[in-house]
Amino acid sequence: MPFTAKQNFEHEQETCTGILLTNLGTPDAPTKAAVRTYLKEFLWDPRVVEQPRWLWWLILNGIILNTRPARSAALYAKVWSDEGSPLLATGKRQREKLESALQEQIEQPVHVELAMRYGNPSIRKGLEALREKNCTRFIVLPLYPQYSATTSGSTFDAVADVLKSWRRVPQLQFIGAYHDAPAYIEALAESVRNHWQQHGQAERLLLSYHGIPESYFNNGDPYPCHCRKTTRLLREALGLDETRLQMSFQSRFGKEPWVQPYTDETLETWGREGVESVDVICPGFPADCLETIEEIGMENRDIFLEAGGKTYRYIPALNDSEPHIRALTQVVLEHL
Ligand SMILES: C=CC1=C(C)c2cc3[nH]c(cc4nc(cc5[nH]c(cc1n2)c(C)c5CCC(=O)O)C(CCC(=O)O)=C4C)c(C)c3C=C
Ligand SMILES: [Fe+2]
Ligand SMILES: [Fe+2]
Repeated sequence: MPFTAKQNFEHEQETCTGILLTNLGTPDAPTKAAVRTYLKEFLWDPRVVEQPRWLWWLILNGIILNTRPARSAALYAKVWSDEGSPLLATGKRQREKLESALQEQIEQPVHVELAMRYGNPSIRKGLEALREKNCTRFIVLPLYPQYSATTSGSTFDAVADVLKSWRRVPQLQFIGAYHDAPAYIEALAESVRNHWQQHGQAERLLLSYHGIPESYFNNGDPYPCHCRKTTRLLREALGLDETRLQMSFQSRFGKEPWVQPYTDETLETWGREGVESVDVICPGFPADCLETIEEIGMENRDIFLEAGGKTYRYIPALNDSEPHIRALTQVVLEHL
């Protein structure tokens, strides 16, 4: 146990602030078995798929987990590097840099742990590591700038699930969104400007966000509104109009309608309409991963070029860049 405070003693060990930096998660390996284990946990989360449990159990175990793992494993193999999954490798660097940057700003000791909502390293391990370091004040920072029940909300569930068995519940701050944080918008704008400087500016800039089912939005999930606000703020920062900078939603899953416009259809239409060059950025993904490297960097590139487009450039995620770490530091400091 971390605390050995005996009765009649008011004195406690020196305490510290613990930051739990979280992301979605990723399989342990780009293999069918590992992807199956990962998808089984992910897709059984009632925040992610809201269908009646019995019906979804049958579809998930009868169809999806028998077909999708092989297909997804092949895609993961395309993006896997010597360091493993890009999402996890970048997460480790983000953790280290954020801890150093925060330690420069705060006098009290501060620890940052990285955790994944699904798979490893788990949220339980991350919270326990902070407790072992005598942290009594916790800040949970899910790397989802735009709030959705499917992501930030689900991360909250996982944190609460662990803490409900603790005798001493820490002082807790949960950062549900930072879609309009000035430092985040500025980091995005700086990344776009640097990209233009190096490669030139395309006719259009597309901001592609991960989608959610349309029914979730109709039932009150603010996610698309957060995406729209990030888009407006970035448009203002870059001084572009509503034709030159547009937004869309990617990665739809299943048969029901998701929030629109869809990224693949938008790029296909642009290619057919004679737009020759596009830059694509994914502001909702703070680390490059399968959905950006493969889906946006490869699949959607082919869609645009096959529809008649000539130049397609993907602007990398903010990852562990200096402006991004500065932005995350700022977001945390505002919650201290
Ligand atoms: C089933 C429905 C899904 C919802 C709703 C959903 C929302 C959502 N996801 C992200 C971020 C990421 N998703 C990633 C992968 C991924 N997403 C889904 C499904 C839903 N996502 C699946 C099945 C997968 C796995 C890959 C596949 O089989 O296609 C990832 C990448 C992980 C990696 O390892 O690289 C991220 C990140 C957000 C932000 C979001 C809602 C706002
Ligand atoms: Fe997803
Ligand atoms: Fe995808």
